[in-house]
Amino acid sequence: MLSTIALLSVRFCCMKNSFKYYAEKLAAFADVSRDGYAILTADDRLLCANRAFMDVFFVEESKLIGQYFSDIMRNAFHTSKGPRIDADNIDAWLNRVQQLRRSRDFRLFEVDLVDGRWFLFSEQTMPDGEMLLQTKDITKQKIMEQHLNEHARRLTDLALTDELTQIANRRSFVASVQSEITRCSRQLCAMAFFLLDIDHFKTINDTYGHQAGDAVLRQLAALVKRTLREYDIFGRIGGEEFGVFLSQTNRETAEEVAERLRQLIAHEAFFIDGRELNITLSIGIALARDKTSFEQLYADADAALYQAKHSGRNKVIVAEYCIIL
Ligand SMILES: Nc1nc2c(ncn2[C@@H]2O[C@H](COP(=O)(O)OP(=O)(O)OP(=O)(O)O)[C@@H](O)[C@H]2O)c(=O)[nH]1
Repeated sequence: MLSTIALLSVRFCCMKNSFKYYAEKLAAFADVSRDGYAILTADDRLLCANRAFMDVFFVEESKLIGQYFSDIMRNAFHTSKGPRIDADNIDAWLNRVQQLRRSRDFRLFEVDLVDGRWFLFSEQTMPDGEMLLQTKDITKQKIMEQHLNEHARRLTDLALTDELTQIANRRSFVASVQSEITRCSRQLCAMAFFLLDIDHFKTINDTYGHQAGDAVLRQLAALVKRTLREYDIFGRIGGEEFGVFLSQTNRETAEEVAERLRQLIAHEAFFIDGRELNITLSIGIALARDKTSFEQLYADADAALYQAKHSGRNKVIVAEYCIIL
């Protein structure tokens, strides 16, 4: 028991006596550390900083120590060195930032530099107002994160795009139309839905081969896409069938647009192996003014398309019940 007490008191003595030693060790490590450390006084002047911290601001120690935080940031803004400050007016930017700083005891945020590097900053404010700033280079992680985001975006695009025609596939077309139907139904605005189907497409495949059929599908999709307005929804529903959804479109305009599409394709030159093909479209139109669904519009447009096919093809037909709209 006695010996344990003696041992503890010896260790305590050692720690007390070597406090200076440890402080010096810490200072030496901080000096060579790749992480940045700095202390700001309660009135926001830089008290001390290690090399890694100064490297973030591209400023020599003699020029940085004693400066106010706001002047350090102004210097970064005017010299375009150090942290990237995306602002036209540095004072307005500083106002915004100052509201965040010291708003909590501890804050963590990411900062990108003009030279492309990224840093994770932390701010620890002490009760007396002094602040410890730490920085860690996270450029590698950020680059990896950007790659992953890009990869995820490409995967999403792939999942939503029809590989052959590069327009919306059935899944993304239906999803876009459904959300637009919801919006239109709420605002009681007129909507039009077209089903476009290439006439005698099987004959094209049988006569010229599947690849020729693919080329026709690609050319036709590109043409229709170019003709529609940017906010119209266009997609490949499957095979040689395409869908178009127009919001805020009454019957007269819907017929005009569909007729324009029909004529465009009928007059377009489709060349396969140097031979010009005549391609035509049959179009069924469904219209709605209040609550409806994709399934309802599709069924109505399909019925109209059936009529267009059975009354000679290369035609635009409006679904019967829609005539009064
Ligand atoms: N080349 C190609 N052909 C496809 C694709 N998807 C479906 N088809 C073909 O499209 C043809 C559709 O034929 P049908 O449904 O009989 O219609 P159609 O010959 O166009 O006749 P109508 O629609 O009555 O005018 C079939 O031969 C399918 O094999 C595709 O991605 N590429």
